[in-house]
Amino acid sequence: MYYLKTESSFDSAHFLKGYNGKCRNLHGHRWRVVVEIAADQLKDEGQTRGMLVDFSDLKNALEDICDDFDHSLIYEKGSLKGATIAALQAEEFRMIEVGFRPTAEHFSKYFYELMSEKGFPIHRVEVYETPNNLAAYEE
Ligand SMILES: Nc1nc2c(c(=O)[nH]1)N=C([C@H](O)[C@H](O)COP(=O)(O)OP(=O)(O)OP(=O)(O)O)CN2
Ligand SMILES: [Zn+2]
Repeated sequence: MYYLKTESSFDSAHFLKGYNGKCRNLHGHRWRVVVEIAADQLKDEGQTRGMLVDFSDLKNALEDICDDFDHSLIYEKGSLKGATIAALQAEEFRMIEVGFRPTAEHFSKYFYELMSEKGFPIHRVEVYETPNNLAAYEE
């Protein structure tokens, strides 16, 4: 089996609705996303001959996803009052609503699915919320 890894990161704010601790407050992280792909065959022709996937293609695809989140406020659907959302939008803050509680675990599965949809043979995705804390998703 061959394995390739790449990583990217984004800086965003979030909070955990219903969390009994400091993470219930709005705060930020540099989210680090590490993607690993796997396959037992390499490309056998063209400019990617001898490669599993061109590193550039893998890196660019992950960066596109991370760039979408960069410098945004990520919030779970239903976790903010409509008036709060409206006020933040009126300030033209970048807001991204997600359909899951924005934990490292949920993000690892979310990125796994997005990268798989882009056609990469994803093996594992790790999401670091801090340098010491990561969640991973594999199938
Ligand atoms: N299993 C998970 N636990 C927690 C998650 C998560 O995504 N998955 N997320 C949080 C919060 O987002 C929080 O920001 C994490 O903060 P904390 O654990 O306190 O990490 P720090 O390294 O910043 O801790 P310090 O004590 O401030 O050094 C909570 N748990
Ligand atoms: Zn957090």
